This record gives sequence, C-alpha cells and structure tokens, in this order.
Amino acid sequence: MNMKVEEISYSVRDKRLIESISLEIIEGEFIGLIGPNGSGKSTLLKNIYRVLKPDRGGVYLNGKDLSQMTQKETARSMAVVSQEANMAFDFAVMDIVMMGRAPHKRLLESDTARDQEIAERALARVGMQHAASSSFATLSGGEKQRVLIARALAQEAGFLILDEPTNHLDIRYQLQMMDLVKALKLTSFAALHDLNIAACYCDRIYVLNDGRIVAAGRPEEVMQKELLLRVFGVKTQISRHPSTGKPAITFLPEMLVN
Ligand SMILES: Nc1ncnc2c1ncn2[C@@H]1O[C@H](COP(=O)(O)OP(=O)(O)OP(=O)(O)O)[C@@H](O)[C@H]1O
Repeated sequence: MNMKVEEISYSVRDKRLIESISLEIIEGEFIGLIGPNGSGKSTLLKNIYRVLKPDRGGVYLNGKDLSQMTQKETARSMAVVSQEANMAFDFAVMDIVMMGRAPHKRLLESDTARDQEIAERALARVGMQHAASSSFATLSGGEKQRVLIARALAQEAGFLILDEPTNHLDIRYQLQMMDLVKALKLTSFAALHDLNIAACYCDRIYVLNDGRIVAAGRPEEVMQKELLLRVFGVKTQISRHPSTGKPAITFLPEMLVN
C-alpha cells in the first residue's frame, strides 16, 4: 500500500498548524516522523487519518483520494494506534480486538467465527492471547499498546499509523513495541520522540519543525548535528552504533559542553 500526501495545510482560526506538507510512503516502508513538541506531528497524522480535514491538499492511498472514501473504506485500508490508550469504558481485551473487525461488517451484523479467528490470530501475533478475557484497564501500558496493535491487525489494513506509540513505556517495552511493529512488516508511518529509536528502526525519516517538513531522508542523512541543533535546540555527537551501524546520537548537556 502506497501513501502520498500532497501539499496539505491545516489551520485553526488564524493559526497555521501545518503548512504545505508533501510526503510519500512506499509499500513496506517504515517511516518515522520526528520534531519537537508542538511542531505539528499529531496534527499531520490526524489530517492523514481523517480526524481533521486539511484546508488544502490531499491524501492518496494507492492513488485513491481519501476524502472520496467512506470512513469504513478508509478504516479497511488504514489502522491507527495512538498514544491515547485509555478507554472511556472498560472492555475485555478480546472485545477491543474485535472492534478492529467493525469496518468489515454491516451495521448490527453479528460477529462470525471468521471474525473471532482473525481476532484470536491477531492477539496471538502480539503475544497477548493469554489475556483475551482480561480487563483492558488492568493491563500495563506496554500490554495495552500490544492489544491496540492487535486491534489494528484485526482491522486487516495495509497501512499503519502510529502516534507516539512508545510514549509512557519503559525502555524494554519501547524496544519490544518497535520490534513487534517492525516484524509485522506493514507499511507504517510513526511519530516518534526518541531520536535513537527513530534512527534505529526507520527506513526513512521526515523532520517537522513549526508545521513544515525541514528535512527528509535515511537516518544517516537526517541525523546531523547541525540539523538537530537547529530543530531541537540541543547539542549532539553523532557516531555509528557499533552493532547496528545506524546513527547513534549522544546528547551534550549545556553544563558539560561549557
Ligand atoms: N485545536 C487546536 N487549537 C489551537 N491550537 C492547536 C490545536 N491543536 C493543536 N494546536 C497547536 O498546534 C501545534 C501543534 O500541535 P501537535 O499536537 O500537532 O504537535 P506535536 O508535534 O504532536 O507535539 P507533541 O510532541 O508535544 O505531541 C501546537 O502548538 C498546539 O498547541
């Protein structure tokens, strides 16, 4: 599944939150989106997954204009895992995964054995089958994220959007989550905060600053100290990770630099 974003802009009242953003994601790629707090990452993703409507420009999935698709059609092509893992009501884990089947059903159509089988398989793929009847609210942050990935898998969409999927997770769960998503081999677009994680896992990275894309490329092209200083306002040393060969970013606190 290929995705193309063409010149999208979005404003609230007079404030332009994202400005003329274009990008392309090719089938099978894992693409990162990085940028400082408030740079517009969530706003961009929401414009892509149709919680917000761009003022200008368009989003195309396999050449098809998303704004011409029904929400159900969109959900069959695109699944979203966001950082807001809390549900207003408590549900059993399996019920949450089964929600992923909704875009494939007619209104009030009941679940079939095939839906059940797809949901069970999705839960097994994220290693959470033992928790099928547990209450979602009682799970740890890492487990919740895995269940939400399972829901996205049950949705059988070819394109996965992740909005800061590792927020609030400790380092072990962050790596586990990223390894899991990579192993799924879905075409993915992920807003990430941790630059080393982005450098390690992404095929390509887009850098957002003040609502605009200011750099794009492979991790080694993007992770340059001048750019990181300009965009994030931090001093860094960039080396090559001894095992992965990817850029490894070391941050230099002001008090040590001076
Ligand atoms: N509904 C809104 N009305 C006004 N301003 C908004 C609205 N939604 C977002 N913003 C502003 O738009 C900017 C971009 O916000 P956004 O949440 O997209 O950034 P982000 O890069 O995802 O940030 P973070 O890394 O902190 O999650 C911020 O300055 C934010 O305050």
